[in-house]
Amino acid sequence: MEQMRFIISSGYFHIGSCTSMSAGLAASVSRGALLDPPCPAVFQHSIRSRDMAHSTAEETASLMEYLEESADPIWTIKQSPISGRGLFATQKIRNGTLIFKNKPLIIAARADRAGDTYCSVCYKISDTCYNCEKCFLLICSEGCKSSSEHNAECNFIINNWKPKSGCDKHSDILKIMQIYLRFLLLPDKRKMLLSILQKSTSDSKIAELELLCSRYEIPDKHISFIKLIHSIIKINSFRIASNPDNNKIPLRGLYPLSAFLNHCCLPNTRNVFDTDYTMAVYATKDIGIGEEIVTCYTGILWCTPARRCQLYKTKQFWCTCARCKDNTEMGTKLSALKCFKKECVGILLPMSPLDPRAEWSCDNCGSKFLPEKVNAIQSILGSLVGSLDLDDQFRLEPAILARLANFIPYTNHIFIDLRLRLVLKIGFTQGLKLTELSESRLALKESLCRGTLRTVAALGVGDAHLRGLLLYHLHAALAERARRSPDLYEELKSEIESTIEQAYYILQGDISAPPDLELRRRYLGPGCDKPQEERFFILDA
Ligand SMILES: C[S@@+](CC[C@H](N)C(=O)[O-])C[C@H]1O[C@@H](n2cnc3c(N)ncnc32)[C@H](O)[C@@H]1O
Repeated sequence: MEQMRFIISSGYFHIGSCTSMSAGLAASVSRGALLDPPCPAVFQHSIRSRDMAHSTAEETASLMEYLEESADPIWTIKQSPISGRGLFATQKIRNGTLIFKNKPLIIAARADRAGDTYCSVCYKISDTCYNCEKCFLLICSEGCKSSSEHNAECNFIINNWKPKSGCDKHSDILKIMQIYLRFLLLPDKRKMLLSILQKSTSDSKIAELELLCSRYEIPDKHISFIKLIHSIIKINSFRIASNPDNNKIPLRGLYPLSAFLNHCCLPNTRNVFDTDYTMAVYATKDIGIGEEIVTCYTGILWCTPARRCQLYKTKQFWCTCARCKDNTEMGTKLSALKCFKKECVGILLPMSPLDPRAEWSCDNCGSKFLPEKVNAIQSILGSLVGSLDLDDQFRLEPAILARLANFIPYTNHIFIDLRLRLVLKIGFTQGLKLTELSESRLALKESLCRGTLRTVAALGVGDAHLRGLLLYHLHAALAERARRSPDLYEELKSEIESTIEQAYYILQGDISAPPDLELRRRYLGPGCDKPQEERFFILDA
């Protein structure tokens, strides 16, 4: 499900406002969740939960037919103690096992990117895209224009949606509505699948529909169908991983089986997206027979107030999982602030993390502070860090970091975010490639990877996607060190091999996996019998 953090300006969590994620936190997102309108001020569960038993046999059969599942799936859908229906293991599932795959029913640009200039067929971002002269959707080439996908959408628009006089046909509205257009074009057999999915009962206005209706004559039956789709994608669509190198607009998709995955802040699965946008769900730890199979709709490294508020805003529920209940977040102290009392060396943690109105108290002097004050400080600091330009990361004045450290301990998610952003940048930015790094920068990359891996391990989220990414970066730093100093090779060899092997095992097959993952594993992973110099040719290349 698409998502964003509930954050003030570019910063962090505050109930009531949202912005896009920083690169670091984005990397920690378990690809899911929705970009949605601000939450109402009331705390209430407003989602209708449906039991699978309420689905007709025909609907259930259409899901099984869609999945092309083998006779004996290792999951079943049933009533969940978490909420509504969920997916459950029908047998013991070992870490790393593929639990299921499903193709998207529909894909389209993420709501927050639908206004960008990209081809409505191949999703390539390009300023040279032009409007189809018949329907005015954007396309990048004659090939895309003559594709069957474009023809179907173009014909639908010109035959059904008549522009009102004075309508600006070049506006973004058709791009924004493309996701609905695609649902409208689904064959009836596929539309049937929609009836088994949970719908949001929130009846907030659909701004894009109002805009569409102000520009085009839209038949009533399309308006009601669009409203239904809106209530479904809000709850059920997933953020699809993207490859930053392929210059395509980030996408979201509706996956009929993944839509039954409930959320837990300590998930036992990771999502892997293939180049054809098939979503595969793998176990990230052993799952017992009868245990619920869960995913995380937010970033794994977000702190509890941020995750809970985001879930409330986008999915209309307050999470009450074990991590949310534990004010130390499994000992990671991701939410902790330094005590506001001068000279006190304690840290502030929420007294009752499930209650956003509860006070925070110091573990040293016992002072109590209102959550508003804590949130305001986290927001300001988050904004500050979010606005730092990491292209120039080594000029991150120590003064800024020192000032930050006056308010937040190094365990705080703001520091973790910064670490993650640096890990992803150092060695992988133009002018700062691995081979160009100074010894100290290489050492910094290695220590940032190790520190963040420790946080991920403490959370107990197993072989999450983020762990794979961090292992890949740790491997890259270690391998670069060994390339520079061949004498160190024997000492580093086993870790160089094990990190790339584990990273490969976690990231393989994912559209966002680093392009040299496979090559590194072949030459620098275990079992390569080539001499040392040859193994490192891959790094010289
Ligand atoms: C993608 S659906 C998950 C399947 C859903 N339970 C069903 O019966 O179809 C997402 C919705 O499930 C519910 N949900 C998922 N995880 C939850 C959790 N941890 N606590 C409360 N509700 C949850 C929320 O209503 C959420 O909007």
